[in-house]
Amino acid sequence: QRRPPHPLLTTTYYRKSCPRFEQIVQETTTNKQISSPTTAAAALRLFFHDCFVGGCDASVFVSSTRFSQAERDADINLSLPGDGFDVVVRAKTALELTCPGVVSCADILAVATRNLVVMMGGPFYTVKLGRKDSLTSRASDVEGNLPRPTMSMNQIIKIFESKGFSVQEMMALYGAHTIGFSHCKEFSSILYNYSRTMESDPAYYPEFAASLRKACADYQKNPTLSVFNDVMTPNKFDNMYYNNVKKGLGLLSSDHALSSDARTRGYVELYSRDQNAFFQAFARAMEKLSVYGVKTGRRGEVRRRCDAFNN
Ligand code: HEM
Ligand SMILES: [Ca+2]
Ligand SMILES: [Ca+2]
Repeated sequence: QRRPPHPLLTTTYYRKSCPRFEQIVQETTTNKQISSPTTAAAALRLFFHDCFVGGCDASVFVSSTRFSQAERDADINLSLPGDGFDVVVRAKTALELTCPGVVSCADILAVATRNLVVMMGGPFYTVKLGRKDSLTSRASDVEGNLPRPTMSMNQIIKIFESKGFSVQEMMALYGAHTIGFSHCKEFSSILYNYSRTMESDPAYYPEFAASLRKACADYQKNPTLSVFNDVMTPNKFDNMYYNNVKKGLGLLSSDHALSSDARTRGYVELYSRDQNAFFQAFARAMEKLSVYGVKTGRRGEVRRRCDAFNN
């Protein structure tokens, strides 16, 4: 069932103030994705990490100063790749030349993410506009708002539910792991010492575990080592993630948990069988994520630079 759209955002927000908004973002995202194919996954994760901490307000873009540590420097955000930030900054630069001081970084990230999902073969969804950029960004606000792979299913579900996202919506969003990478350290602990003594233990397909151990053998010396989230179709936005989870080809401990938990198992079944059902659910959940906690009016500002407050 459809939720009411966000009452204060509109699809025509920049029609008069910046008529070339959509076109400029489209050109920037296309060029960036062609020259750096990892951009789409980078932006999608960046968007999730922005929205779940205080709403979709570009709080994650702000750089730390001598006086305060910003969200971007919270440990969980240190692995956010530069390409996600870069695509937004490029669009912002172009937009500041065309319509200075008009378009928020939060709106650019929301539209860029949608465009990049579509470029990878994923579903289109509507992105409403008129978000303001945050007036704060504190590293200390991050903890507890973002899921970690080492969390239990209960903890992860709690985070989503505390923000009004159902298990169904969470399961749709998880499908984002159909693209992109994970660093070896995110799953190494379950890779090297896994014993199948508890039901909650990871259930890697044995040959997959062996190939991951090989790919990650040097990860302590070389922390940049990373592997595809989706071994089968790493560069295509599709429903393969759920098929992988079913077969023990999931990467993270939080991926494996989905097929053993009674609350989530049915969605793994459904979305692995029916890509349309996944695409519809993902599009709706992303529409909802895109308006989560947005700020309008005086509760935010349109930043001149995405990485710094105006004052
Ligand atoms: C629900 C629990 C989730 C957990 C525990 C989790 C955890 C992770 C971890 C550990 C990584 C690897 C990061 C790295 O090593 O650089 C990752 C990557 C990624 N995550 Fe998640 N994630 C979750 C949900 C989501 C959601 C809801 C989205 C988006 C809607 C998302 C999008 C992504 C993307 C696109 C990547 C690849 C990033 C890249 O290639 O640069 N994740 N996730
Ligand atoms: Ca935020
Ligand atoms: Ca895929």
